[in-house]
Amino acid sequence: MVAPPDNDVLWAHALRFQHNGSPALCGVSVGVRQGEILAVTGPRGSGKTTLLQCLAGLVPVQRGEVWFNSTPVHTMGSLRRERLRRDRFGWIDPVPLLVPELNVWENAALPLLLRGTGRRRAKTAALEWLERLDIGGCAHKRPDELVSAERQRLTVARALAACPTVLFADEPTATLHRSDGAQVLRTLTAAARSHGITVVLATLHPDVAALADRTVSLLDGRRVTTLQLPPVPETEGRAACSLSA
Ligand SMILES: Nc1ncnc2c1ncn2[C@@H]1O[C@H](COP(=O)(O)OP(=O)(O)OP(=O)(O)O)[C@@H](O)[C@H]1O
Repeated sequence: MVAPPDNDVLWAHALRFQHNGSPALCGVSVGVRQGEILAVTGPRGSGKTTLLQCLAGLVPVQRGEVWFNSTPVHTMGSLRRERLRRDRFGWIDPVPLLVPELNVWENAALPLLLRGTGRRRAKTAALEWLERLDIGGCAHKRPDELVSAERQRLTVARALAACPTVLFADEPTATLHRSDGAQVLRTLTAAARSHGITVVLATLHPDVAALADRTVSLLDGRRVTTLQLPPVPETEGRAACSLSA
């Protein structure tokens, strides 16, 4: 076992993962520093979601290592990974996954309630984040009364209300219009920076990745280095190319 660097809150080494025999990650190593916003980019099927799932302990690591601070995640059983996710991690899916029987503030407060936070404190935190995301007026509605942009704002509020150590956001604005998506991303990144929340953000889009402190690119389950070359006329060639690292 290799010791992770001290200043990384998350650290993965030589991760390999297959979905039903089909390779999704082929030896990926990555470190995420405390308070950093790290973008994971790459085309469809390049392994972004699988990498986030391994880092977040959502799936058991098949080969390689994942460390959260000085704790090995790759040796944890499902119950310990579940507790780690509940107490320290947040997750935002591309499509909102909400509990239809609970109202909006109860959905936003759910991670805090599951952690054992009192109902009044959890409600206060949930309402504060719903306000910041401009859906405070929907607090007593049910999720099916919201339009899709409001539902996605709710999942962002739910993730931030619990003030996780690490927030994993998998294409968090994929279902939103451009202007809506930009506003939600601004709120998310500003909140992360002001609260010292580390963010791992999977995205297909360079303009979303540009909001991050650093970008890691994947191609066919491997890390690649993207070289930005100076712009040249169309006829002379491409402005950027990727090299296997
Ligand atoms: N549940 C699954 N069963 C089988 N194969 C899967 C499963 N999930 C992902 N894969 C495959 O694993 C590879 C990596 O998928 P992954 O979803 O991690 O990539 P991605 O970069 O997040 O793609 P996208 O941008 O489309 O979400 C792809 O070839 C994909 O088809």
